[in-house]
Amino acid sequence: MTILVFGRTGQVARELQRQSNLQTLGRDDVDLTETQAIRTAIEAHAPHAVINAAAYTAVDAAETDEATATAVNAHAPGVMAQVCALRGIPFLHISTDYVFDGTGTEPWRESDTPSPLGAYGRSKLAGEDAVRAAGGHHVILRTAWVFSAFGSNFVKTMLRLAQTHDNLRIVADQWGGPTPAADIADALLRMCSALEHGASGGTYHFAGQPSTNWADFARAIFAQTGGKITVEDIPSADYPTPAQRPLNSRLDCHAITRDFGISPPDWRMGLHAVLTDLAS
Ligand SMILES: NC(=O)C1=CN([C@@H]2O[C@H](COP(=O)(O)OP(=O)(O)OC[C@H]3O[C@@H](n4cnc5c(N)ncnc54)[C@H](OP(=O)(O)O)[C@@H]3O)[C@@H](O)[C@H]2O)C=CC1
Ligand SMILES: Cc1cn([C@H]2C[C@H](O)[C@@H](COP(=O)(O)OP(=O)(O)O[C@H]3O[C@@H](C)C(=O)[C@@H](O)[C@H]3O)O2)c(=O)[nH]c1=O
Ligand SMILES: [Mg+2]
Repeated sequence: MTILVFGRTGQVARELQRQSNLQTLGRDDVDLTETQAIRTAIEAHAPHAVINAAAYTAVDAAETDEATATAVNAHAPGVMAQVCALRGIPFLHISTDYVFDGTGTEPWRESDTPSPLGAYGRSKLAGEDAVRAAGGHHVILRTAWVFSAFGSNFVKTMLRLAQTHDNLRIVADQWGGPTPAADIADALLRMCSALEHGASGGTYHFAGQPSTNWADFARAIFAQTGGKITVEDIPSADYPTPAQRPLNSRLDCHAITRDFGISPPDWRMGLHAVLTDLAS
């Protein structure tokens, strides 16, 4: 089975390549702001399935560049989904906890109504809508707080800041599930195979457990790396950013276990693996 992946250098794309032999398309092959190039690439590769692991993920930058975020996160996956629907092949796409507004304390279910707080979340929600509207055989996997040894993410930011700081002030009122990119790649490959074998697909949540906040996540990172850095809990109001983040990003992951037998990962084990990777 030939799987074509949009994205080559990103966190999830790198883990997909580590776990499976697939065809990848980097920015040099296809710039996702050019929709005709997307069509041409899928036609040329004639894959059995397509996974979109590329996205505009700069949450703050998206506030002042929503047009590009929307082109990459909404228009591009919409075209991918249309071409896949026409060819009768499965399309797997990744979305985010940031489609929710973060109210309450209950984990969000797939059936809950999204209401993004910022441009990145709006662009990702528009992407979900475009994928569903294409009417093909698809999976939309909503995940959160992705980390890995590759690309940029909170874990690598913390390790970098620890080299120049003794104390970090980190928000402690945003709650969610850090998710190893390796587990997302594994889930996508298993869902891809299930779709090939007739599973019906749809929208699913998949995030690391147990839920935590960014300050505790930072402490867990430094507990494993050693050193004398301290982490101070602060409210989001004390860490102003262009984009507002949801306070409650917890995702209810029961449906993916029920329908695909895929359990949400324990992020503490994934963190250990990533820190080991980075230290080697
Ligand atoms: N990171 C996170 O915390 C979370 C991510 N997600 C979702 O998971 C998916 C994977 O995220 P992640 O692996 O972290 O992403 P990364 O930010 O690590 O990688 C994004 C990839 O998209 C590529 N890309 C961006 N713009 C373009 C473009 N115009 N044309 C071609 N390629 C482009 C980048 O290429 P280049 O390297 O050349 O820039 C890069 O390879 C995305 O859909 C994201 O929205 C969901 C929840 C949390
Ligand atoms: C560096 C730093 C960050 N923070 C806060 C800011 C933010 O609320 C939180 C995490 O910072 P980040 O920049 O990693 O967060 P962010 O880029 O918003 O991460 C998001 O990325 C997109 C792509 C997603 O889809 C989301 O699931 C989520 O992972 O930590 C501090 O409080 N202190 C600090 O020193
Ligand atoms: Mg970021």
